[in-house]
Amino acid sequence: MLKLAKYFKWWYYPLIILIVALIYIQIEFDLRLIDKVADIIRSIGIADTTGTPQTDEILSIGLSMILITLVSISTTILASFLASRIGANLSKNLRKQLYLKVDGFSLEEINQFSTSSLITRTSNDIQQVQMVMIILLRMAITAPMMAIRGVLKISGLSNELSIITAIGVIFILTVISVIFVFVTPKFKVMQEQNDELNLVTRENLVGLRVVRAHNAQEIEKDKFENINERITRLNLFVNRGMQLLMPNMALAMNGVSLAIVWLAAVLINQGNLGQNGYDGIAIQTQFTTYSMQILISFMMLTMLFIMIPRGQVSAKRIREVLNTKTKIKDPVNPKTINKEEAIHIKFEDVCFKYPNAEECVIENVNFEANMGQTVAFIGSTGSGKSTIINLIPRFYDVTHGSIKINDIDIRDLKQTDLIDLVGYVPQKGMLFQGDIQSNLRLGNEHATDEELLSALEISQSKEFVMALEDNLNAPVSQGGKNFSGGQRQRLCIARTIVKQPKIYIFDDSFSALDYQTDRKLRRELEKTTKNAIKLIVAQRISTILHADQIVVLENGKIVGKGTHKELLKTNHVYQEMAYSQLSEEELAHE
Ligand SMILES: Nc1ncnc2c1ncn2[C@@H]1O[C@H](COP(=O)(O)OP(=O)(O)OP(=O)(O)O)[C@@H](O)[C@H]1O
Repeated sequence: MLKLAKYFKWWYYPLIILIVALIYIQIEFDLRLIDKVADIIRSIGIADTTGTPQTDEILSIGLSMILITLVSISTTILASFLASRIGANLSKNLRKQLYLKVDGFSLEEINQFSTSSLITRTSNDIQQVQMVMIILLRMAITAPMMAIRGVLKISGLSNELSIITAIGVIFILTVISVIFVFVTPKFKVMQEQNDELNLVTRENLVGLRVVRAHNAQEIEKDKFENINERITRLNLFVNRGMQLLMPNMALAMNGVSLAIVWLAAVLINQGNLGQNGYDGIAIQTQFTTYSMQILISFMMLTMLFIMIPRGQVSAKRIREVLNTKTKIKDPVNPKTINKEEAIHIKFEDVCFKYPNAEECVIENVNFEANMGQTVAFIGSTGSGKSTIINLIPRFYDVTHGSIKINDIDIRDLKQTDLIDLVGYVPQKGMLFQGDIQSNLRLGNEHATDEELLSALEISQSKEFVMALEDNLNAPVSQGGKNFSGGQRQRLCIARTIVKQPKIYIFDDSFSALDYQTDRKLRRELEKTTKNAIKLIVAQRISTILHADQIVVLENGKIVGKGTHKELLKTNHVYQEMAYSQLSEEELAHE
């Protein structure tokens, strides 16, 4: 927990000092209240022994007690308010830091933690830290102060009664230590199970249609029930353990009260407590209340030892993310590419191994492309097509070899400069909640409406967008779920065209389009991308027939390179794919 202090803002510290002062005032006033009760008993004693009514004295004590209570309540409220403010601000700050950190993660770091765990860490773990922080600010200051002041107050009053209080403290410490030993290790498991629950729920919700289509509700239900059952059992265990605290606490407090009253009565009878009977009762009243305060403060202290590990588990999980070094970094002395220069990209002997994988999934990949050219990648599933193009925007860094743009290694460019050059259209059309124009302007916020309409035209989306009631302002729901797969793909292509990148990357982005739209779209695209390079991953040969260069992949290796005509003559892997997809007539025609 303390290691999170580096995320504290400067103004927490004066507020913490203020909280300490307020708590000190509160404790002093609370103790004074106890003394006032004793004073009232003594006044009654004077009235009884002298026969002089002490009404005025008792009323004035009562009035001062009301004032003391008001001060105590105000300081308690103010201290709680300040502690909550610090706790809430710390959690806001941590959430922001986590968001920014995760935003800069490469796919490697995201996979290392998993999306569901990152969500739990940003929500539930931060909530735990906030809760523990508030408890810390209140209890960690109150408990020792109250215990010390309580012990100082009772010391010297009566040794016999002090022994009873000490027995009560030892009893509470023992009970809490037992709970501590059994319950605390479960907190880490609880957070891990929260991750798992998040994962199962997310997977089920995201894949709802697939689950229904396969009648797999029972399988998903079993998975959910399994984790739900485990979480419930663990929660029951932890809560039952914690619940043991209250009855034992009541036992200790009532037992100590009873023992003090009994022993005080014996001592008063023997004339060994106070100067007279009333003074003895006053001391007994003070003693009982001080003892309760001491017991409560020890309970608070030991409770802290249970709560802190809970916060520590969450704090550690948060720090793990915050301390993760992003593997993909900006260079110390970045180079720049002149945007006016003709673009050129070159893969030199590129090999790539996924993190934790044994072998490279792509090996010795060499190719280059010049401005205006289209390079297509084709191969069976899992042959490494997407992996190759994912290396260009540096979703991952190459394991060996290099990727150069205009003879500059992309690792020598600032990531923002590199991303400015690249327009990436993913396989799965991904839109964001908002409206069409906000989605299209994602990569170029200053694009004019004319530019948006032109991009819609090229991507063959204009017709269906114009048919919508609000055209460019038509709403887009989360993930673009209110559009068909093909419409989403076309809008994603339009978004990339609006960006006007120098390198277009299409990762199987034409797969949901019908042949005719696919053909029209590529023809229009060709006209407007003369200054750019297009890299296209495709499953359909018809999509890449006219590429300047087709790279044929098999098991991560290049097994053929050339134009459609060249490959059709010389490359048997390509021939097999071509003949399985197109008729002899279509092939002859092309
Ligand atoms: N994140 C990952 N971690 C580990 N291995 C991966 C990861 N992503 C892909 N792979 C592996 O890398 C290989 C190449 O995958 P890739 O997605 O590049 O193939 P692809 O040719 O694009 O396939 P498809 O046409 O099916 O999309 C596959 O064997 C796959 O199992």
